[in-house]
Amino acid sequence: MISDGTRGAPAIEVQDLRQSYGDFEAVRGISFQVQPGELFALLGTNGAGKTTTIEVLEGFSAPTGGAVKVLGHDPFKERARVRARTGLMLQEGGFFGDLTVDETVRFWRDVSPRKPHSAVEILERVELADKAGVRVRQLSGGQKRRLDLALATLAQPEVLFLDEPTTGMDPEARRNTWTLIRDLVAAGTTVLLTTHYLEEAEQLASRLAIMHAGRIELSGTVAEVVAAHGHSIRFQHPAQVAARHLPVLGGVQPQVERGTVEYRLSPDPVDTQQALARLLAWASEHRLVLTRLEVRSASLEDVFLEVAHGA
Ligand SMILES: Nc1ncnc2c1ncn2[C@@H]1O[C@H](COP(=O)(O)OP(=O)(O)OP(=O)(O)O)[C@@H](O)[C@H]1O
Repeated sequence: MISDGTRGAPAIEVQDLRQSYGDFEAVRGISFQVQPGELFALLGTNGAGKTTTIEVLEGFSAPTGGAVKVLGHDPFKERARVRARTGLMLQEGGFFGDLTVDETVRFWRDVSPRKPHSAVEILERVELADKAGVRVRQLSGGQKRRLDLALATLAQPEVLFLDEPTTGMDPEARRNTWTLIRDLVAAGTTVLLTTHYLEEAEQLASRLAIMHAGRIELSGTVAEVVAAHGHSIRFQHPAQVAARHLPVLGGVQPQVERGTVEYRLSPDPVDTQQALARLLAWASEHRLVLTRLEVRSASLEDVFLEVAHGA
């Protein structure tokens, strides 16, 4: 059940959301909640429906099905009320290219309901103070993203929507932006972030969801999502052993690809330990040295690729 906006309610609630463009259903019944002060990351393949979801939450369109609430309100029907308390950074920032960076910040600051920082402070926070006199159209892609972030956070929103905020940024600018986002979360801002950088989600998100073709395939903390995926044992395929003579470990068949043998095991560490013991015993029996032997937990990238390939 979606809450009624009373105290203690989630900052963002999405309940069985569906969104269509004509006959095409881009979002096919997704549900999640984001608690106040939490950073939730929506990950997914291209065209999965992340931007569509964010646009509904920002009140740009009414959902075709289901319900959403932001700070306890319907963002479409009560748009003015919700907009005053939210900040958004869209994939395509809507700048006037002829204005300078400083003029742009002053313009947005003038129309903003809250003005906690001066234009100079705002530009310093995103390291654009030295670009104050430059026309917006002359900024690089990464600099435009930083300006966009400055404008989205200018009025100290309670909820911030960040749609691929660090796309086009160099590694240093990305890390600085992460610090800025972390500071906002530490100060109590609720953030919904979409990103294609898995490391960004690992660094920033307390919980995440992975979308594919309009559905949420997996969600939870990074540790939960990764733990559900299991462990793998890998080593270089010993030349003297035919693939069909490799052992089966705890019922798991080996997969041999590009000279590497891999066993994909359950998340249970006891299974992994037993499989490893059995493998080492087999190697001693056959007087084999297993080179580049590794046992590892799945990474977020492994999980993502499995979702993307529909495994
Ligand atoms: N205005 C529109 N009209 C028709 N189809 C649309 C429209 N906007 C998006 N779509 C389609 O809806 C699907 C979801 O798009 P969306 O932009 O939400 O995905 P996304 O997860 O943000 O993708 P990406 O990671 O590539 O930015 C895509 O198949 C897209 O082509």
